[in-house]
Amino acid sequence: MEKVCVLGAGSWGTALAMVLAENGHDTLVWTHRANQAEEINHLHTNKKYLPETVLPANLHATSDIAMAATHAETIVVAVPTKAIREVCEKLTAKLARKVLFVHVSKGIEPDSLKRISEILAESLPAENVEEIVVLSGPSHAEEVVLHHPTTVTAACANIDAAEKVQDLFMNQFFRVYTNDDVIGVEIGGALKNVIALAAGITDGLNYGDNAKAALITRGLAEITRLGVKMGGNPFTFSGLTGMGDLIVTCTSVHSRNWRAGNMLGQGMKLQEVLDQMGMVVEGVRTTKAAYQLAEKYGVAMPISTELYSVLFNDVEPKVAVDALMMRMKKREIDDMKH
Ligand SMILES: NC(=O)C1=CN([C@@H]2O[C@H](COP(=O)(O)OP(=O)(O)OC[C@H]3O[C@@H](n4cnc5c(N)ncnc54)[C@H](OP(=O)(O)O)[C@@H]3O)[C@@H](O)[C@H]2O)C=CC1
Ligand SMILES: O=C(CO)COP(=O)(O)O
Repeated sequence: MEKVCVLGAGSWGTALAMVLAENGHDTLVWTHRANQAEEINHLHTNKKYLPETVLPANLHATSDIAMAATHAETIVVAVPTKAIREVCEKLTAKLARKVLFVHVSKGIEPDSLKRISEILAESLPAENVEEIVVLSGPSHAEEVVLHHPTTVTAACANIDAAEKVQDLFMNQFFRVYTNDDVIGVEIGGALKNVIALAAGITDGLNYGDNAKAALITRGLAEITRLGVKMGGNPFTFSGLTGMGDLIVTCTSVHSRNWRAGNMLGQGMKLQEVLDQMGMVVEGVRTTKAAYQLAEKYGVAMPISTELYSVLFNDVEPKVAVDALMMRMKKREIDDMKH
């Protein structure tokens, strides 16, 4: 039994805390809202994010960052990408030991173009960081809490650290693989949200399954092109954190990115959609980062580029799809290389 703290009591932080608690670990989830900690501790629920779920009695919550920082040898960072720097700042003042950090967030920071492990490495005191492991894969929180079979990957260049995280989370419902390709895993997990927004848009336009398959396939091609250029292992992108997560996010009503895209495709404006979602839609900020990365690395990313025009330049979704369909003709496989 280990002591683990999960930062963030949203859908994913709560679901993973449940996995850890059910695995017998001494699990504390930190939330920045005291009333949410009270609900979890007294009612064993988190109605805002997982309304149907009864949480394990041995899952405890706190809104005290000092308690969160000192509770455990392992800290799981489960807040949206946008919040990571702020949460690290609060944490840093209270850290008192070396900690194994696991991040489960999926995004890339616009402008800095940093991956989450890079943000953590520069935001946390080196003397308090044993390792940073990424946990990612096709894993909707709503299905994890129902014990539906789920597979994810723990990634770290230090495979011993990845295996430690594998052992913390693995059980008969939650199967964890390891991978030493942090870049590939983080790029895949972040960029699949961009393609999922696009897939929601084509569904919102009632363009059907052929269009969805085209987006998933060509989306994986552009994610792989960029990911390999950034140093990822090409095989990672055909794995759980690439193709696997792309499929589960583009084809599921559980996906906030797909749902947001679906509303955009039906004609709603972005701000209206985000106001209505009530949960993070990581793909919006990541689309901006993807657009900037395509420019920086000189990599063709047509789906991300057209989605950027829809989200930030008021281009109509139908016009963006037409632009994708009418691009210069290409040889399929050669196009995968650059
Ligand atoms: N949901 C899922 O199925 C999965 C999600 N992920 C990833 O996990 C990450 C977290 O997403 P998820 O839990 O789904 O998001 P949710 O929107 O469900 O929850 C986000 C949580 O973060 C909290 N939060 C937001 N801003 C801050 C802040 N500045 N300081 C402290 N807490 C903050 C929210 O608090 P508040 O309620 O007050 O807003 C909320 O508790 C994302 O990167 C996502 O891509 C990965 C795999 C699966
Ligand atoms: O990452 C996820 C599933 O693997 C959750 O996707 P959404 O953020 O689109 O809900």
